[in-house]
Amino acid sequence: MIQISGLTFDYPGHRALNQLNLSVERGSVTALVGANGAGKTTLMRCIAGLETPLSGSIAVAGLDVQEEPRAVHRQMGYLSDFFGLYQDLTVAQCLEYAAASQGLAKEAIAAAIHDTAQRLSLQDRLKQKTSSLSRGLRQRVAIGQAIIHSPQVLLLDEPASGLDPEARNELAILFRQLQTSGMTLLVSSHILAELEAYSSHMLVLKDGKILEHRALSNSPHSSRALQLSLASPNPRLAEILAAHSKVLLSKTQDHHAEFDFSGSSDEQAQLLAELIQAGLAISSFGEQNLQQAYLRTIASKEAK
Ligand SMILES: Nc1ncnc2c1ncn2[C@@H]1O[C@H](COP(=O)(O)OP(=O)(O)OP(=O)(O)O)[C@@H](O)[C@H]1O
Repeated sequence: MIQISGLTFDYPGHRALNQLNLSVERGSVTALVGANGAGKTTLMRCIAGLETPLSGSIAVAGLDVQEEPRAVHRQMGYLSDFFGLYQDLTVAQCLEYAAASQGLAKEAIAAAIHDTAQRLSLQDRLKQKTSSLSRGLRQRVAIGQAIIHSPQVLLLDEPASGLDPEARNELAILFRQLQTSGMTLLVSSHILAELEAYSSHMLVLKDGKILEHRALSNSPHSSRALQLSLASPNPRLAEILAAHSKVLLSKTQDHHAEFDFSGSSDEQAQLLAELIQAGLAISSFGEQNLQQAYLRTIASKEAK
């Protein structure tokens, strides 16, 4: 859905993106992660056609972002990390304005406002001015503005920053619904536990380069990143695991191991049974969370 080739972007005196190549699958939800200054916002702004790269190309739904920005914008919603809402407009007026500026036909606008308000549970707020809304509700209005034209691709830069856990959870549910409806999402955040709730892929940026781009276990095609801890150390842990054909070890100590497992859930259960049978005193066994996977990537890989 998004194809990026050889993308390089410079701010005066600073290379923010360096020769990025990337392909984002249709219908995926990609968690865009990386330290402050890694280039996440710049990448989103380039995909949204808001910045002109030094070199390289970006295509969204088969359309070149530089050559056909307006056509791309019809397929895309973008929520910037610092968004503003018109304080004196009601929620309905904000959505109407967004619909009109996205070029929706006059007769389609009322239905678009109705559908979007329903999707975001804003039906009861339509007549309320945005200045009187809580931060969580304002965030939802901003997302509503970004999806009013039913885009195929949605870019969200730090959508959950400043939200309380309940509002974050509501956003996670919304993003899953948008994905189910066929939308492709690219979401940046520093809160990995939140991204984990709905992401199918993880894209790690470091110093303007891609450190890793891979499917997470939510994705049907992926291998799982598993970890295992022992109640008492066993020097044969690595050897026993490595003997299994679907295990790819990434880190082992006498009492702990992290590895990718390419088998099914049944095969994972079988692996656990075999390890117990081999005499390992297993105290925990399961999937690594996104934070652990991210930290592992940062620790183990040099930028490509
Ligand atoms: N307008 C600008 N002029 C010069 N340098 C900039 C400008 N905007 C960003 N940068 C630099 O480009 C790099 C990438 O910035 P970017 O905002 O894309 O990172 P980020 O990953 O989104 O960071 P954060 O997590 O803090 O939002 C940083 O080193 C930043 O200081």
